[in-house]
Amino acid sequence: MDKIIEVNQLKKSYKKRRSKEYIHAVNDISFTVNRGEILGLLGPNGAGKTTTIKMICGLLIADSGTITVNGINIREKRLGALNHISAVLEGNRNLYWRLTVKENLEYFAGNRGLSRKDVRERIEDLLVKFRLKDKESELVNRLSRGMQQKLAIAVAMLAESDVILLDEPTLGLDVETGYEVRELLKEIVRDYKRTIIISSHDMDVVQDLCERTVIINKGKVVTDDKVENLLKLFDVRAYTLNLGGLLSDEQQQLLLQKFPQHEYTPDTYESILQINLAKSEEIYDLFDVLKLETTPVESIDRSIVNFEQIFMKIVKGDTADEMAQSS
Ligand SMILES: Nc1ncnc2c1ncn2[C@@H]1O[C@H](COP(=O)(O)OP(=O)(O)OP(=O)(O)O)[C@@H](O)[C@H]1O
Repeated sequence: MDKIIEVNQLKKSYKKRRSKEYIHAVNDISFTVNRGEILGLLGPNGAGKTTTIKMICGLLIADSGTITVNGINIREKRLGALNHISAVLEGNRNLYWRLTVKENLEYFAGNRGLSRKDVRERIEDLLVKFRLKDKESELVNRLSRGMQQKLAIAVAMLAESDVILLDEPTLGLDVETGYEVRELLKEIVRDYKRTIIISSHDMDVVQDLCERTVIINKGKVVTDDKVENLLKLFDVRAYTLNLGGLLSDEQQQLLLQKFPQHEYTPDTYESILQINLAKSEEIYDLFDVLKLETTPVESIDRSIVNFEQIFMKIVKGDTADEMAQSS
């Protein structure tokens, strides 16, 4: 597989204010990104995501370790490496607020040394794609936060760099705009086939867009796997059954033997059974137990574990087994 980015044993510490101590924001992080891949960089607040992204796009210099972009070492050939990267950093919309939408696109295109003809076509294309055409003459400081974010991503797309870094692209957006930005990113991925690294707290972004995630916590990588594999690893089926009666002692004994991880809550005439099944076929074993006394099942709810729960568990260091017990 063609690796476009290689991050190797990266470290970065910040000195604490008025103290001799250091914060090890990034503490020996290594990962690679394949060409054309969408990688999610996840982690709780303060995990070291922004610091990592800033080092990859050359805004911060690592204390040690190496980053190569297209085989070029950032430390040795800074401009050569950074030419392949565009970044949209969280909070910094890299836009000129007193210029219009179109003027911003023209300005940044000129900055990248694009020819006038290329620029015109590309800008038109981006204005349409990002649904900003009817706002092209609007000053940036009059745009909503969501529009500004879309424009910032459009500006990053202008240069046609191989790699796009997006730090928290949906942070602070309302649900609707967050959804729109996510859909746009999906289109970009489909139509432009770029390599994208997204840092995000938004699990919908990750589940919708990313093929693989590197989860970091306290400056270290805790997992590096395909989203699909992580979902499979934690594929636990948690069911809640409302029963129209109470379970007999024999039924309770059998449940304990077959499903040690269950919770039975009897009430006067009815009861609730919460149970985790490792495989959906096990539901038949459960029905066999219930049939012993023809216990009526009034409802069954299945809660499917989502990526957010998986993320929390991984960050806390839990395993799939522990998750089965607690969900
Ligand atoms: N300029 C700085 N000076 C001192 N400490 C810093 C600086 N920037 C970040 N840190 C600290 O480094 C650690 C990692 O921060 P970083 O911003 O990389 O994390 P993050 O994963 O992006 O978190 P968030 O999601 O909150 O932005 C945190 O403890 C943070 O407080």
